[in-house]
Amino acid sequence: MKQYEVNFDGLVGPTHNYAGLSFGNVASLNNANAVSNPKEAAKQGLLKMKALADMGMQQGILAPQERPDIAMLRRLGFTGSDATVLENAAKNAKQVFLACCSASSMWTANAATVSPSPDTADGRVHFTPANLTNKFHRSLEPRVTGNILKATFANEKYFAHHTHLPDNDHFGDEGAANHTRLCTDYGHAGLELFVYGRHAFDASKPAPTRYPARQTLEACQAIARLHGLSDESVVYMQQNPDVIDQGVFHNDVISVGNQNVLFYHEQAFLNTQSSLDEIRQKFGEHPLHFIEVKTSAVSVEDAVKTYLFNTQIITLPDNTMAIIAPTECEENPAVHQYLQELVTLGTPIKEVKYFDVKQSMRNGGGPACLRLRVALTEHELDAVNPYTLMNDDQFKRLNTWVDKHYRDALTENDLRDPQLLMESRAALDELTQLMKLGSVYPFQQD
Ligand SMILES: N=C(N)NCCC[C@H](NC(=O)CCC(=O)O)C(=O)O
Repeated sequence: MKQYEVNFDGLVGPTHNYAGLSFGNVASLNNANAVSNPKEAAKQGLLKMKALADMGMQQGILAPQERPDIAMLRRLGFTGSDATVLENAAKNAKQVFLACCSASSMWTANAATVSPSPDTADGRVHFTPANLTNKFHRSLEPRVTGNILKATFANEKYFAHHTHLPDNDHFGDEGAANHTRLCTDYGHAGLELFVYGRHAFDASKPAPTRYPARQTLEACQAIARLHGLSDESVVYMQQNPDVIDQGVFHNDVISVGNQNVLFYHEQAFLNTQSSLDEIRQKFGEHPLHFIEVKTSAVSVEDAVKTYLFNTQIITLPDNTMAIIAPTECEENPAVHQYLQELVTLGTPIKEVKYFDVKQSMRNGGGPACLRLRVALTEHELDAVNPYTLMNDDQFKRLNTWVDKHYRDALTENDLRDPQLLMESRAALDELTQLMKLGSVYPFQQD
């Protein structure tokens, strides 16, 4: 049976903006209050999706969420018409208001953790939406993420959907950004690597001191239990607290894996050698490539600036691997030189393709942040909602939809405009029809 890794990219929402909401994420803080361009952001994302589909990859699309989140503002005590809620929140609780406006659901690497069917006890693909508790603006996402995942993977025979972990910092979970799966082939049982930033119930263990560790060991362990993963198919690794303190807020900013390749910075992990030994032992006798990048070749600072490790490593139909990198990697001499050398090192990675995703990069989201990987067999792929898969027709439809509904400049002040709320709801309502999602948004359920 054929098997695929399908990248489900987040479609950028109509209110994409820069609000400096993510302490510990350097790009987010540096670009606070910059003018965003939602139309360009959505189109950059669609072009990346279409390019991967054109390479012969299976490519999926996950719908964005509704923002401003009026339901949350009401829950926080703002009353009156939607326009009054917006006006009062923007005037009297600006930071809360901005958090409720973030289009951060575009980074679907944080949407959920996914375990493919060969790894799980009941042979189904398991999904747990991330609770994203560490940042208020991201903690608004899991319920609607669950609705969108259920509408995309809507077949209980093949797909199991869990509720997100308890909304508490002890179980802080950032989804697939801290999870990588190694395997010989997508359809064979794999080894799931969970990378955590701290121990929630043991303060004596190492932890960062400057920036927050968003993911806990206990959250990783809960997900492995929920998904029915055996101890032999899981490795828990601690992220190096020093790199979190240098702006590596998710593990996918410092390491990425695909099939039998693990590509990581020398400083990525805390107990690197023992973790790699455990991986080697659990992976078995098959060839495995650990590609370690030394600090002398690329500093952590350059890795964070260029997102060298937030690249997607994909296996092309001819079975070679390519790296999908942001153009920032091409523009940085040390990183560009490293990537030129990498494809000559005799690893499965044979080419690098650069994409302009600058609208997303300015908020700290590279190519890999924009996608959720779902390994599927042929039958499972047939059970996916077909309107969530990228092809020429869907590409055209979605571009036309973006042209019709999106603005090309958005400032903080625009976010309080009731007209923007109406435009966004009209756009999303139409999108749920284009993608045959049903009523996934609170405004459609009232
Ligand atoms: N590494 C991965 N997988 N994802 C990147 C997520 C970026 C996101 N930025 C933001 O939420 C910034 C929003 C703002 O500042 O307006 C975050 O920090 O959670």
